Amino acid sequence: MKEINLLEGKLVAKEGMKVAIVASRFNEIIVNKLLGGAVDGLVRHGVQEDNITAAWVPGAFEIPTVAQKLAMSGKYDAIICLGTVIRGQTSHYDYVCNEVSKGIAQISLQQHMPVLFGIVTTENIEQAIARAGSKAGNKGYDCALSAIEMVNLMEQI
Ligand SMILES: Nc1c(NC[C@H](O)[C@H](O)[C@H](O)CO)[nH]c(=O)[nH]c1=O
Ligand SMILES: CC(=O)[C@@H](O)COP(=O)(O)O
Repeated sequence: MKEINLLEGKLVAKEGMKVAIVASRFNEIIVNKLLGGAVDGLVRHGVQEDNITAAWVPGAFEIPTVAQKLAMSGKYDAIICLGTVIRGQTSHYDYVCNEVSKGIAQISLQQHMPVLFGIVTTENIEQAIARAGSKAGNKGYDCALSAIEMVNLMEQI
């Protein structure tokens, strides 16, 4: 078959890659694990520790506000958003999850840069624990590798 032009990002960070992480304090016991996983993934794939910046916000709903300002600063190659939203007794969960996901996607499209969605949205805390470094992996680590891949890919376009 004719060789096609294939674009894909490698999983080794480009020289000097700068990453900002926005993490929400609500359910901090989980989000701390996501943050640790994200930093671990970035460093183990070549990002220098002093090129990683993290900002804490009160809850997931506040993540897009800070992520947008970080993206607009032009100082970072990628933004990683980390949070944990666990369903309660009311529809609050749905509003928070919907607005946070829409907000993060909007920033990525408007700023033409990778803004990773590392918000764990679960029915209960057991599901969140499983996705923050136990049997279902670590969503923060996953986002770190996706950030590196996306930065490398975007540079090829
Ligand atoms: N219930 C959760 C929240 N709620 C708080 C909102 O994110 C927001 O901080 C508040 O409504 C003020 O604007 N946040 C989470 O991150 N996770 C939750 O489970
Ligand atoms: C996701 C939330 O905001 C949730 O924890 C709030 O709980 P509740 O719906 O019981 O007020």
